[in-house]
Amino acid sequence: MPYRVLILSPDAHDVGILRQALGNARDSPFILEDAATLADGLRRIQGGHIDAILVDLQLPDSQGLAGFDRLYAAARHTPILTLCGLDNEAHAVEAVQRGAQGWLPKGFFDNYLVPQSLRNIIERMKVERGLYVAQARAEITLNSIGDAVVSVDMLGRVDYLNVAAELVCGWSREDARGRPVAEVIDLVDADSGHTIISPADEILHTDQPATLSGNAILVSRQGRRVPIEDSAAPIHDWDRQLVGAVMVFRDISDTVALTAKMRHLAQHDFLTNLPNRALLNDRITQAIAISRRNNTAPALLFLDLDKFKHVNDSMGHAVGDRLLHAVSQRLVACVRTSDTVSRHGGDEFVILLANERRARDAAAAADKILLALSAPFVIDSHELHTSTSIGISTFPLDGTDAATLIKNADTAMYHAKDLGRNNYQFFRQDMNTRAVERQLIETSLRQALERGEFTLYYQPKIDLQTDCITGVEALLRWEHPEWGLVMPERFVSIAEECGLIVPIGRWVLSQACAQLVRWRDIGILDISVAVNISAVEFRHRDFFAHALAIFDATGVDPAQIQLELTESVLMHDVAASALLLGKFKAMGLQIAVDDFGTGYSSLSYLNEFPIDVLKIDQSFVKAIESGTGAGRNGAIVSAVIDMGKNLHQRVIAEGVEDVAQLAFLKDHKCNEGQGFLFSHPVNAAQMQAMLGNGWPG
Ligand SMILES: Nc1nc2c(ncn2[C@@H]2O[C@@H]3COP(=O)(O)O[C@H]4[C@@H](O)[C@H](n5cnc6c(=O)[nH]c(N)nc65)O[C@@H]4COP(=O)(O)O[C@H]3[C@H]2O)c(=O)[nH]1
Repeated sequence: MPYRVLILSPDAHDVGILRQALGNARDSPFILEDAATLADGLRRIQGGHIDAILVDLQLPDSQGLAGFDRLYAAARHTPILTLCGLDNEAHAVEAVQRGAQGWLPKGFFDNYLVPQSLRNIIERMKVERGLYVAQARAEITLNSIGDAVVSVDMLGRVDYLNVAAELVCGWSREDARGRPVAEVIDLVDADSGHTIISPADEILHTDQPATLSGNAILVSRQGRRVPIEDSAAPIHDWDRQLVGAVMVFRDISDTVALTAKMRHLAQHDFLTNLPNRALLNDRITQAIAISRRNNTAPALLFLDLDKFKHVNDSMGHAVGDRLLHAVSQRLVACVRTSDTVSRHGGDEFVILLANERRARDAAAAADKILLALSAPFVIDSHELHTSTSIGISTFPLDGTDAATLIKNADTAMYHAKDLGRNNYQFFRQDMNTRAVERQLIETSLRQALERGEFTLYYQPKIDLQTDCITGVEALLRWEHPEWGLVMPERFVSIAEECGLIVPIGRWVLSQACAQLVRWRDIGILDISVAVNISAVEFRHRDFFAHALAIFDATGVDPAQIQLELTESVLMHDVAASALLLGKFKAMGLQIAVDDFGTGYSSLSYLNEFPIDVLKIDQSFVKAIESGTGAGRNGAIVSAVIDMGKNLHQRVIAEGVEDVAQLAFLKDHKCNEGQGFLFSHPVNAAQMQAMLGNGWPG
């Protein structure tokens, strides 16, 4: 590409000589244009591309440097040479200071040197411009990337920082330039706190790329600690000589925080933020490992909240969750920071007492926990009472590994539950026998239905005004060929856990209906049979359909059937319960709320159900003080009786055992009573005799 040169001179002679010098050579690389005035020259410059300007500063419309300045402003990136006579060389020198590339002395326009130097000047200017653009592009790129970039010279002094590096290091480029890199990039090991040699410094010795170990912290000029990740590489010149190093690094605080969060989540329970099973196992293994050296005997406390399911069912999972959270906080407050309180899922917690020396210490901790949980919890303005059953195992007596210690503490916890809850038990080998028995019951239950081992007993309910039998409650018994008569307390919960309660419950309902029909057929009319329905049965999707089929098959009058459900069963899903009860009510069935007063039901909810009967729980009836009938529980019984009256529900007192209780109930106009005072549960034949003869009164 030829170079386009503008000669700006009023002197036709000079122009001619220049044209001769630049344009005469064969294959001249120049295309020459000329103008005699500054105005002309400027127009020409605006008109199109010019590669160089030769200007005489003595123009008709502009003399001296003022003209040069205007020209320079119009063609800032075009090389300008002034043409000067011997008398105004000072102007030429001044013009160079203001941006001219040089000058050509008039009268010495050499045919060889002028084109040569003009060409050099144009080319150099092009290279400089290219360099400038490359540098600007690099600068923009480096400042727009998120990574920090720092480069150092051969002496390890900082010579460049991009914007990201300025932010991370807290140094401005001006302040950092020329300082040792170790000062600007102050690196320490996250664990030991020891200084780490900067990879940039390292490279100056090794001439090899380098990276930091994964644990580096950069301490900024202001003392902020930033975890970083880096890579660094040597910089070579065109001779492949090392001239410095560049270090690229990034703030990985977010990644580090995320990793820590993930690790925490993997080892902690989301609800309570307590360590989970995995972390507990690690801690137990650790405690065992150091126990010999420290002469300690780690102990495990396995806790299960008593009747938590009841809270969950009646108040909803949100309240249950908050109760668990509150319990976890109390547990943590009961033990030392070196101990571990973990949640095992559901309402189970396992506590590792890592530094115990004697069994006594574990017992003291268990006592403390029982006491701490005995105070009520206030959640969403509900006052909730809970307690816990605790099983304790100790190392090495009850196990030498985490799994055995946990299993045995769990077994001891079941024993504590069997002993009436709200207590603790140390593990004993014979407890395993109980666990085996539980398993045995489950296995035998599976065959009990086919083998016809179940039977129903009946307990009468007495009208307290007329002393007549109003109905009976059907109570399940298991006549085991080897164990004899097994009471429901021993097997109903196991049947619920393994789902067997559904077919067993169906059997109970069909037997009770069939019995009613048999009694009807021999003239025993006007009595109802109450049947216990467990939560699992009630929530089974086919419960209603199966009940209908049984009523149809037996020909019973549904109005003679009373379904007994506990408060918690109803409260589990109020809308669904109300719908289902409505369907039963429409068929004429009666609905009774069993164990009334022990749940946490809100009375307004209870109102939503079509309830016919409230059965006051035995515990309240038992606590009626003999003779007087005063006292807190007497007050509860009379309150329930009043409530039943207001809501037009019949009230039955369960567990009536003595005459004082009966007198109190009669005084308070309780509708019905049921209990050993009247009759223990008896088999069908005995019940029939009782019904046939009428209640003695
Ligand atoms: N101390 C004392 N106890 C009295 C007195 N009067 C009655 N009882 C006992 O109290 C329980 C009353 O039944 P529940 O509260 O429904 O409590 C029942 C019920 O929740 C459950 N159950 C019984 N049969 C069935 C059944 O067919 N299906 C289901 N799902 N559960 C059943 O097992 C529980 C216990 O049944 P049982 O052992 O038969 O115990 C019966 C009865 O024998 C008294 O004056 N003093």
